[in-house]
Amino acid sequence: MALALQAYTFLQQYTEAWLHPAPKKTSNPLRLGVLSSAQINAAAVIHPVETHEDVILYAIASRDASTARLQAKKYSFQKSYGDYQSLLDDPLVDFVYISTPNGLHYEWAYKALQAGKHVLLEKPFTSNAEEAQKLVEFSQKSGKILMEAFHWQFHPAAHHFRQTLDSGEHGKIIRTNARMTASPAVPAGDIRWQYDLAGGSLMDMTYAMSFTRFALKAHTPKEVLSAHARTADHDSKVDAAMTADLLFESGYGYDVVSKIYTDMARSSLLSVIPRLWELPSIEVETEKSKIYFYNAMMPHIYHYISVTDKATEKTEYHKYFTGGPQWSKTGRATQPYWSTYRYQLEAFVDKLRGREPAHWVTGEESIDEMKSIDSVYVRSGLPLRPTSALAK
Ligand SMILES: NC(=O)C1=CN([C@@H]2O[C@H](COP(=O)(O)OP(=O)(O)OC[C@H]3O[C@@H](n4cnc5c(N)ncnc54)[C@H](OP(=O)(O)O)[C@@H]3O)[C@@H](O)[C@H]2O)C=CC1
Ligand SMILES: O=C1OC[C@@H](O)[C@H](O)[C@H]1O
Repeated sequence: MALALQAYTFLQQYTEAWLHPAPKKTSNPLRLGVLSSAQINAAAVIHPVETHEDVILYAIASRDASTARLQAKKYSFQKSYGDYQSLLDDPLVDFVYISTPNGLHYEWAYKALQAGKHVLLEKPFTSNAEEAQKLVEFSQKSGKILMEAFHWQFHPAAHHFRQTLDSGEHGKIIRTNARMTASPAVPAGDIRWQYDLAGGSLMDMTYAMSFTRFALKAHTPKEVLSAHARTADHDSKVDAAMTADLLFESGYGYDVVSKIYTDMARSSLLSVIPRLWELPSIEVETEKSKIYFYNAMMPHIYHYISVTDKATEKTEYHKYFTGGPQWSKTGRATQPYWSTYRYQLEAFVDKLRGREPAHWVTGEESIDEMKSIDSVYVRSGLPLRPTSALAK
């Protein structure tokens, strides 16, 4: 389903960009360089840039020059490069978006920072916490901006979800339950199935961990109470699925037990019906309520935040597409057709331009996320994803 959502978001972005014509660009817009011809590029940055007045699609690089040329033609990039380093060596590139397989995030983010570029780096940030720590340290030394592209956190619905939990109206949080599954399964041969490229369900579906840590304002688990991997048939180091129970010290000052479930090959219902309704979501049970954020990953396509009163069993449903507690502080006009990725780009550009962004994923956040993932792998008995030679 996650793959279907991705296809849908591409379509949604394409349609919205068409319905909402591109604004006139500023006199000196930021020049974006894209590393790789990944399928996510169009939704994650290309269409968002089309509706942002202060960024242009400047260059795209692929390991294959003809692929890069075709992509440049298709999306109207000014330049194409047949290898990643040549794009990084172009002095006109202001910032890069990196969408290589996970296992290459460290290498190319490091090289981009070294070349003096700001970096928007796909999730999961790196292959493991050791790489995350080193990359953040290097970005600080370089003086360049580096951020993990945890797009969902930039959407107004995420901010309302946080506000609901922060309000105190629902009492203390008792437990959380977050999940992300793919049914039909992620296709065989996909980068997500490859250990050497830092694949695995927990890595790819790191959203489940992110939803949980965001809801709890938590750093890393105090303890991984249990973790069970269902390993891939072709490689026992790859988790097709992961189930874990984690004990977190929440940012609210008390401990909470959280369940996480990720699955790249979720069984069909009655072995026939793909579970298309299982969108990435989190439920938070508090003393008084059950709060459910359905499709927290891509709320721009469809979502709701339901609040069920445990005493009366009455449920209220909420949906949010614009503004919200964080964007309203910027005084910025937000648009109902903006995707999570478009919101993310808005914040990233604000940061590059020296303005206070509505939201930010800090380096410490990304390190904590990778530490949390590592701790689940360790408890499950699976090895950590391999560290890049450049990080050793
Ligand atoms: N934020 C989001 O919503 C999403 C984020 N992602 C993240 O984006 C990244 C890319 O995912 P996805 O778009 O599915 O990836 P794809 O498999 O579509 O693309 C990955 C690209 O990486 C490049 N690449 C470089 N080295 C290799 C290699 N050894 N093997 C394969 N590809 C290589 C290729 O580009 P080329 O040949 O042109 O060099 C390839 O097109 C991942 O980190 C993933 O977690 C993915 C989907 C959604
Ligand atoms: O980040 C992602 O979001 C969408 C999913 O389809 C995908 O597996 C994942 O990489």
